Amino acid sequence: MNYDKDSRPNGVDTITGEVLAEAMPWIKNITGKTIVIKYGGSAMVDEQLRAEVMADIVLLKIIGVNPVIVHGGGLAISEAMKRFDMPVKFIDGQRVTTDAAMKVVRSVLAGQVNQELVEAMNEHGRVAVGLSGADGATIIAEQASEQLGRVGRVVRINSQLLEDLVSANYIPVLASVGIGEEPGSGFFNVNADVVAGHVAAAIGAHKVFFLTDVDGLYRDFDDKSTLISRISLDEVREMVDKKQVSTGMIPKLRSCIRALDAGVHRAHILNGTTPHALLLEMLTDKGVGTMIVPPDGDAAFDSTREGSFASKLV
Ligand SMILES: Nc1ncnc2c1ncn2[C@@H]1O[C@H](COP(=O)(O)OP(=O)(O)O)[C@@H](O)[C@H]1O
Ligand SMILES: CC(=O)N[C@@H](CCC(=O)OP(=O)(O)O)C(=O)O
Repeated sequence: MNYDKDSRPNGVDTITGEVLAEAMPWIKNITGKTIVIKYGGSAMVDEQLRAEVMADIVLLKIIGVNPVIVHGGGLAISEAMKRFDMPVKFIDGQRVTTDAAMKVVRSVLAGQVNQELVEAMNEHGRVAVGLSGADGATIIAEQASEQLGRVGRVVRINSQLLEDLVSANYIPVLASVGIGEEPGSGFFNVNADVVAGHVAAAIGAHKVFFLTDVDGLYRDFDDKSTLISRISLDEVREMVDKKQVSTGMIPKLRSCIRALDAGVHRAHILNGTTPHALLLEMLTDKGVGTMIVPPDGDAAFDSTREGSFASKLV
């Protein structure tokens, strides 16, 4: 065929080809590894976008990555509580959760959001299995404070069920509902960022990704030119200690610190409302979000965000 390089068929451009080619060393690096993806309620803006994120996760599974999903659904919980005329109140980013509100949290997170994510993934094959922290006693929690009611702090993650599902080639989808250690101690509402950090640490994940509604971590949230592409763990600790971040970014960064301290190689914060952000963050040299790097991060990754590292992997 007489093929003109500058007018490719079907409008597919050279850039698409370059991006696909650039993905090769990253795919090579991540295949066979387990990663944790935390999908926040604020990123679940509409059904179409959510379906695209789930499709991207299935794509990762197809290329040999083992994703474990931890999800929130804070906005959906607030909407449901309002429908039941329940007061919606947060203290330091944690929802005040009465016994009655806990029933709503369970039905929204484990019943509604969880099953919608599972359904969206299973359109592409029977890969996803939904569970809450009560299943297999995966998330053991205890009351965080009297004031917050049924809000739980993580005592321990029993990771066996998650690991068994990964071994059997499923994608576990975990709702952030915890269960008390003692029989009959009931359910706890646990912040999903906190669960993701604990799960990544417990299963020895290679990387952890937080999909939220901002492009990443800003040095100064009011100045959108200060988006950070790459940052050291020590700097992140300093930002948290000096209270340079607020609201939902605090539990996210604390969870990144917990995961990296436990040996996870990288933590990433990215915009789950940007189409295919997860693929771009994972499989391109520059990425699109914020990557947090531990001090003794392995050298094979160290040219990321400064150019291609293909040559280091072949
Ligand atoms: N320095 C910062 N950089 C980025 N986001 C920040 C920063 N400080 C505070 N935030 C807030 O953190 C929010 C993300 O957390 P949250 O609303 O809990 O999302 P999710 O539902 O994804 O967990 C952002 O929408 C933003 O308002
Ligand atoms: C204790 C606490 O606040 N729990 C959260 C759990 C859901 C969550 O974390 O959802 P996002 O990831 O969307 O924020 C809540 O009730 O909203």
